[in-house]
Amino acid sequence: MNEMQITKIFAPAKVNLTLHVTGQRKDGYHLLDSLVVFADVGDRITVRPNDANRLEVIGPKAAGVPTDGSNLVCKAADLFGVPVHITLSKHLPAMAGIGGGSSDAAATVLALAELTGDARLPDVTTLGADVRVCLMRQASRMRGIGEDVSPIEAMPPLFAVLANTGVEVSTPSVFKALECKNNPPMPKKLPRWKTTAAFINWLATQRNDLEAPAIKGTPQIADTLEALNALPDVRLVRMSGSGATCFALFETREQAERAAAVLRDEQPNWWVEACQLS
Ligand SMILES: C[C@@](CO)(OP(=O)(O)O)[C@H](O)COP(=O)(O)OP(=O)(O)OC[C@H]1O[C@@H](n2ccc(N)nc2=O)[C@H](O)[C@@H]1O
Ligand SMILES: Nc1ncnc2c1ncn2[C@@H]1O[C@H](COP(=O)(O)OP(=O)(O)O)[C@@H](O)[C@H]1O
Repeated sequence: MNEMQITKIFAPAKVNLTLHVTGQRKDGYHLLDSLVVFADVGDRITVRPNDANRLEVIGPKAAGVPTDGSNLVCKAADLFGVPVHITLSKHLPAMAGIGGGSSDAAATVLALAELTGDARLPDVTTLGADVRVCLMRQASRMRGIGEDVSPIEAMPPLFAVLANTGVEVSTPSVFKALECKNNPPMPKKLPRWKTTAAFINWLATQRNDLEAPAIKGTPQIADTLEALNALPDVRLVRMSGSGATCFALFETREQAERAAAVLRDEQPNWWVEACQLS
């Protein structure tokens, strides 16, 4: 390992454009069929070799994020067994359905692989169901409980506003509140979308099966969807993951940025970000 080396890596927000829950395994985990994409907003991580493991959590969303070994970046670094100093700059809200912890863990794995020169990535199953797709960092179809990931070729450009009122949501409780566990998957073969408009029209025919149970436990999600729906030029709104972050889709970056400015004016205390999804 190069002792002087410092590795900086971006941990993008994960967005579930679709999230179909298609079954449940005997161990309680749910089978999913999800179109997962990544935003150009996210956390930032710096990893450097050190005498002992050390974690510093900074940034606008650092409050409440664990600073001990339970942080997923520490668990990810432990897979390599070399002591490191990690600085985690949190910009994504936690427990928000945009995989902040999972994306941080995946980014840490990639940083440690670079630092140690170890090309073989470790098994990340123990870090969480979402970490595998976060290692890909590109539009993917995710199936199984998250272990079956295949990249989506040629996704049209897509722009979004992400919004979160600040309320945290527990993923297990949303899965528990889901009444029907056996919902239809996405089509076996996904279409080849030629334009952003065609892509959004198709997405509108798909679902997030966790949206209704999440709203039941967290009514603020309905308020978020309503506010996003009222924005100028908006084409589709939906919740990501198990919530509470919701997204509004747009055809251009300018439209997304204009809409984000409108929502920030209306709701200065919400987390609101315009971004590109890919
Ligand atoms: C729902 C999703 C959709 O992308 O996103 P988030 O809302 O967390 O962002 C993920 O599947 C979450 O993945 P992740 O957050 O890594 O899950 P884990 O830590 O492995 O599991 C947390 C809990 O979620 C439930 N869980 C998770 C994944 C899955 N396929 N079935 C489940 O039932 C289980 O109750 C589990 O105990
Ligand atoms: N690096 C991290 N960033 C955020 N949360 C983390 C991190 N490591 C561990 N956690 C814990 O993981 C849980 C889920 O957070 P997160 O992954 O952001 O949510 P979600 O799975 O809804 O996208 C929280 O309880 C948080 O305390």
